[in-house]
Amino acid sequence: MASPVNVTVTGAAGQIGYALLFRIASGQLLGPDTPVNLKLLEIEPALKAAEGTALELTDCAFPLLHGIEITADLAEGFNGTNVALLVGARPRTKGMERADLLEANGGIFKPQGNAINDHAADDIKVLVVGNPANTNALIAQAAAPDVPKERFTAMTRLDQNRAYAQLANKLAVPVTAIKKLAIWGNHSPSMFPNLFHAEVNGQNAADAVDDMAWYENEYLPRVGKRGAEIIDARGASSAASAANAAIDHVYDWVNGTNGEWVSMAVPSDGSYGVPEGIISSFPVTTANGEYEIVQGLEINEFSQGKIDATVAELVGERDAVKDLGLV
Ligand SMILES: NC(=O)C1=CN([C@@H]2O[C@H](COP(=O)(O)OP(=O)(O)OC[C@H]3O[C@@H](n4cnc5c(N)ncnc54)[C@H](O)[C@@H]3O)[C@@H](O)[C@H]2O)C=CC1
Ligand SMILES: O=C([O-])CC(=O)C(=O)O
Repeated sequence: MASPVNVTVTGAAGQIGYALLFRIASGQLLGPDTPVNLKLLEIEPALKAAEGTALELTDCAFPLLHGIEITADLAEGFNGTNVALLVGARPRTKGMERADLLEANGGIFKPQGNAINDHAADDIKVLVVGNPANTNALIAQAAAPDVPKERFTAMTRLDQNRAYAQLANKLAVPVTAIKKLAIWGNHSPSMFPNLFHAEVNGQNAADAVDDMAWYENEYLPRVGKRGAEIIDARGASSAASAANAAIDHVYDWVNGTNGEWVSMAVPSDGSYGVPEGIISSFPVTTANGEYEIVQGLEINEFSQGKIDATVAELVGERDAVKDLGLV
């Protein structure tokens, strides 16, 4: 059996953490042959709750779980880390301006980026889940100059999974009938789920839907605002589905997609006119632990407008954190 992989989860005592840790320990993050050491990174006041979760993890007697560490110390939390799931973040509270939110998250993701830079393993892969995820990833990346930039990614897989489910429901097909349905841009209501390259049982998805009014006025807002719909219904934000998407993201990054497309927010290389360096969602394929942005797609006028809008939002966030000296 392979040697254990060190997986750090920040915000481990939160609700996504609770939905995520057991699945990682059972082998769903990296595969059934890869043992894991879990490193739970929390703030001091939440350490006791994280310890409680660790007791339960122990009680599952997972064969792949080789060790659990719990800490509030960044150097310890990222020491030798191969995969970091940055989940803990500062939520927006009432009366908080966007700049305040970005600054508060800068206070979390900058020191975490520094610690990843100084202590993580050479093959570190980072997934940022905590919102605003794309820009938090940019902050952490900027604070880790020795780590290759492409190792910092943010999560739009939940958006992709939502997009698959809503399209499958509309067309009364199983989700497995759908392929190449990717999210472009920011993890925010401005995101763009692109039906023009997607396929349903081999047919173009936009043609299969054949209803631009539904696409624009129902589908896009439904997928884009699904997070708010869940908060309204549950009284709490998506947790199990977010954890599920984090598992999907990392599993596919590590194990390869065999040519299938998945959505990842990754540093732009300038593809499709998305400014270089912005952490934006694209369709990607993965192989040998690396991803590649799908190239050569024709972007129609409708899609270009949507992509331009969500990318403009990301550029605005990047400029705001630049003004704060965070990137
Ligand atoms: N990208 C995506 O698709 C999604 C992102 N999210 C985001 O994920 C984040 C976490 O969500 P929940 O687990 O529901 O929140 P939660 O509030 O239940 O848990 C957050 C945890 O992070 C911890 N934390 C705060 N600052 C920390 C720090 N500096 N270091 C380590 N831990 C820290 C808190 O103590 C808390 O235990 C939120 O920002 C949420 O908006 C949620 C759903 C989907
Ligand atoms: O808004 C939130 O905190 C939750 C979120 O990102 C989502 O469910 O997509």
